[in-house]
Amino acid sequence: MSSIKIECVLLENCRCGESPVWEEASNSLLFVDIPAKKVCRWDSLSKQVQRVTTDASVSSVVLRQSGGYVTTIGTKFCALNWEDQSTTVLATVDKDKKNNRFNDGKVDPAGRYFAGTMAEETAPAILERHQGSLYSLFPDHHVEKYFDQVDISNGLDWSLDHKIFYYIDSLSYSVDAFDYELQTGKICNRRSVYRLEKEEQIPDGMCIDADGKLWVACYNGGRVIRLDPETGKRLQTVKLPVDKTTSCCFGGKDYSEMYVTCARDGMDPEGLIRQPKAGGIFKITGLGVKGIPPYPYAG
Ligand SMILES: O=C(O)[C@H](O)[C@@H](O)[C@H](O)[C@H](O)CO
Ligand SMILES: [Zn+2]
Repeated sequence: MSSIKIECVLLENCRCGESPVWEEASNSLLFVDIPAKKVCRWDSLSKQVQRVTTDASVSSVVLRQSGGYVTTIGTKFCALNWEDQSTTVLATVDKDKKNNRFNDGKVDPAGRYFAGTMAEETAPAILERHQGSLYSLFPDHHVEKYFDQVDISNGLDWSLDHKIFYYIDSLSYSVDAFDYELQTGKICNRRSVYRLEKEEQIPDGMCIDADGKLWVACYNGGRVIRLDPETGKRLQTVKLPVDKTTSCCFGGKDYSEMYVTCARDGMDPEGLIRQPKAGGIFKITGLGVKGIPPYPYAG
């Protein structure tokens, strides 16, 4: 017996909604619309949305321990002051790659901001391959590079014991794991823990739940899937009424709700008529599993 409920809580018409993150202090969901260059904050109590426009594609947003947020804009890590809507550059990557931009990003349990890059797409998932890299912004604002040759740097999260880093390069159609050293932020020993099935399409954003299982949003697959990274088995599939599901996070009371972002870009007019809520923010309740609070950037 399942009491899973899926509702669209906000019709935002995102061209490419991404990077949902729950901010407990304000009972809000933050997310971005990458090509629309918007960072949004939806207040779950008042149902109001505030938006900040950036000067280039904004691909992820994270909480900041010292207040405000940090975002990845173009190829820059930028502090974002919500009050006056100003941004300050903290670091720049891929300076020799003019066609690159950041994509998904998330903070590790030690407060480092991990984010990867990709070449700009000409259409969803169509781009010059192997142009991306994975980086992290340390609390002292220096940047370390982990590897290059990435196609579409996407979902990431850490195991509950902080010993494994999970990572998705979308066009590998695989969810990968690395050994992770919290002290140094170093990663090694890459391996695949799950390969997507054909109908699951393209793995995109990802988050871990309080049982240590992974939730992956499947772009073009219209679903989120729950994976056991230890056995490599899929445990659950939750389908959504939109195809271009991009990312997911837990939020709400005790992190018992899941929020899912999705995209409108790449849909044809008929698709948009069939799926008028494409680009909205979806809430899934009744999953019977909770998430964990997001880590804030420590710098
Ligand atoms: O949301 C993202 O991560 C990318 O920026 C998007 O463009 C799509 O998800 C991608 O095209 C599908 O792989
Ligand atoms: Zn993504």
